[in-house]
Amino acid sequence: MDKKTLFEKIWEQHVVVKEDNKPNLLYIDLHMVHEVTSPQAFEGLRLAGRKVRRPDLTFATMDHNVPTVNPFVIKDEIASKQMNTLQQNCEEFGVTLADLHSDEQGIVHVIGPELGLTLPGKTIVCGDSHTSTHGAFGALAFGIGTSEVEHVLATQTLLQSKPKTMKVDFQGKKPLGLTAKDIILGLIAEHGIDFGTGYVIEYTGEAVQDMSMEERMTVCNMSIEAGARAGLIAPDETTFEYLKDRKYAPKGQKLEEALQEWNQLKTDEGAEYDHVVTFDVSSLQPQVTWGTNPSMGAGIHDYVPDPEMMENEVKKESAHQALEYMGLQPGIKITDIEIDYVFIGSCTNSRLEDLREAARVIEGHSVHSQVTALIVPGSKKVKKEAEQEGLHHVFKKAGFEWRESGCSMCLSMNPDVVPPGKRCASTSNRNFEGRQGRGARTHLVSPVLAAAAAIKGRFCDVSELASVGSVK
Ligand SMILES: CC(C)[C@H](C(=O)O)[C@@H](O)C(=O)O
Ligand code: SF4
Repeated sequence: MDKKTLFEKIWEQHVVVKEDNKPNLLYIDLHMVHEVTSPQAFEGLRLAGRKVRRPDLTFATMDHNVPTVNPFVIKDEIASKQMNTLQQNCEEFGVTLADLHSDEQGIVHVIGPELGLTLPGKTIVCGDSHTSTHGAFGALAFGIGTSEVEHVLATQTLLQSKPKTMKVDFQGKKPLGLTAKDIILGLIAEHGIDFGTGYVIEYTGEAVQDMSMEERMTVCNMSIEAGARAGLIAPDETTFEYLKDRKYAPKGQKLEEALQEWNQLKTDEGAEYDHVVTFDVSSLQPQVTWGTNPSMGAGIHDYVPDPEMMENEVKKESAHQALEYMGLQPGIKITDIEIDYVFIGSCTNSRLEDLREAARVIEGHSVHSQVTALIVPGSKKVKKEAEQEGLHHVFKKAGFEWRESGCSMCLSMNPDVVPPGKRCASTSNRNFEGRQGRGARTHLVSPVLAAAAAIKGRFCDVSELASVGSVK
């Protein structure tokens, strides 16, 4: 029998039409929709007089534009138009929408998993690059453009060229206190922002098996920052346990049947990948980016590098430019970088577990007087659960702002913007020029380091804080 990778199994189960030297036509099991990339797609349907082919496989939410102080007061005209348009489109085309009144509203990549819409073996698309997040469940999930959103709305299928397969094997045991965010940032720092181009990455190794679903989502989320089409992790007991009792996940007899299928969703022993990368996590330090792409990163105990020491002219030039934009001198200690803002949120790190980790660091401390610090839960459900645990008291007492759910300061599409020249420790996934606001300087970190930075007013290892709850 043919040995297959996990990716190949899911792909082959979804091919509807296959012609030589042409993209395959794939069946799509779940289409997530948000307000930014859907208006023209629905408009296209309307103009063509078409319906949404499978409203029951389509689920919409509002996230990018949502103001997080009072979500109902939307001053920006474009934002307000996009949100109203989504509301009207969903009503007209019969698509379920988690709007601002719904308990299910939140960042599209946070709500899919928590509602049990994201399931192993599914093909999942969304007009959003971080759709790769859902790969943590062993689903083949990737971002699509607006014209493709229209195609999926109309046909529930998508034309796709078959990507190549890559295994990223994490070797060694994750050191105590190191987070999934550090692992994915460390991987990208070592291999660059395009080593995944043209591939679907499957993450394997003990470190991945030991991860919670939240941690796996953080890793898969940033696959796109390595250039990959998607990230995948084979489903296992951790996955099944997470999905138990989720609203849309199968239950009873259906679950039994699903489990039989899900248990097959792993790469066969001896199956070959087009490329294999190994990455040792056992001596990795907590990571901080110093530049303007996610690969420009260093360990917390390291220094901002000297561009002149870099191996080629292209790297030298881009590092010079990055340091200029970031207002940093080569050779300074990462722990000497002072910050003005802290943002704990985004589809990379805004789930309950991320907030618990942050709270553990923050408890008993106060936000530094020079720092503005925000905690933005990824969904209403995360917010509610965090409040049931009393985490909001810890945050507020320390001086953090406790906001409503949305994409918030991850990108400057709503009122949460970092002012020009200000420096932000952010748990999000992108740090290019202007990402958090014009002239804003972004340092990507884990929720643990972001929380510690909020307290010290500069980057620091948690061991520098006098008292911190016990680490995992
Ligand atoms: C607005 C949207 C198209 C975009 C994306 O696709 O990723 C956003 O979510 C982002 O993170 O930059
Ligand atoms: S949280 Fe950030 S990365 Fe995620 S979908 Fe929203 S804008 Fe994109």
